[in-house]
Amino acid sequence: MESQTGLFSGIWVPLVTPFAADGAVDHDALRRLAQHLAPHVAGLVVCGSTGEAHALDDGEQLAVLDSVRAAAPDTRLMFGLGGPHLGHLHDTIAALRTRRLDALLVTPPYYVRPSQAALIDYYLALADASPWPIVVYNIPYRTGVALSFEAFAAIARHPNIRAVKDCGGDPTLTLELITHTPLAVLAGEDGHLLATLALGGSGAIAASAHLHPQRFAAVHAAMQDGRLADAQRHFHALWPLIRTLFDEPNPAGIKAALAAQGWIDARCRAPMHAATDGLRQRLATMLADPPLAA
Ligand SMILES: O=C(O)C1=N[C@H](C(=O)O)C[C@H](O)C1
Repeated sequence: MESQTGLFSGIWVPLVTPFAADGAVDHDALRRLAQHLAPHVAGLVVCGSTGEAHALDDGEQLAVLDSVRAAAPDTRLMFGLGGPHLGHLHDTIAALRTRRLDALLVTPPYYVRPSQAALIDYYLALADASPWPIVVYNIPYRTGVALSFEAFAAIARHPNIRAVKDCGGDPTLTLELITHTPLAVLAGEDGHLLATLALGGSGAIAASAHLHPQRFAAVHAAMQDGRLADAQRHFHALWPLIRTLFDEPNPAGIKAALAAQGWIDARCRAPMHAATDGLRQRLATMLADPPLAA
């Protein structure tokens, strides 16, 4: 069996969900984008935050997964799962059982602010139910609850809990997870990619890697080979674009950039707004920058 760092390593792209002018999911654009990215990434995430999963109903989420699987038959896929209704999550796992998947990306229950003991129970219940390994999505600024190191250490004993998408914004916790748990640690904030790899993390789930995915992969490869100066050069070249993509709430920026390149329409589904004209212009200028593509 592949080691967990091997499976959860490298650059994963959390796919946007493109929408057509009538508001429906644009499956043609989604398939084209997945097919384009697949050869350059370690894996694709479907129905993550960037995929606006909150705005898709259950049927749409499964249809999005099916389109991506059809477009990228040999690519590793992770499916985003989350919400405060545990019964609904069990139903979703049951509906996913007929699909070919590699992992679930599971957020803590948002809004209800459970205790650490309740979070441990939540993850262990889902780990028992899931036929796929689980990546814990620690993103306190979205969910309203942060997993403690002790909670991570407890759930990491479950053989199905294998990695963390680390958006905690706490380098001490990142280092503790890397050095004192068996979990593979993936940077969940695009700007933390290089720092997380330097600490010993295994990769990233990064929305901005929709653009220049080879350059993101080059950061990872350089760090794997111990070529720090090369990793810095690639990452520093990417940094202005990464920063600008998050000037407005994700995924507005990345959708605008992909629209500028003709992959998708920039629209987001309510309650999210598409990028403003100002951000679209700044991104279009940056994407025309030849050194970035180098
Ligand atoms: O969808 C994701 O996964 C990501 N979401 C982050 C966010 O919360 O906006 C950003 C990151 O690039 C990946």
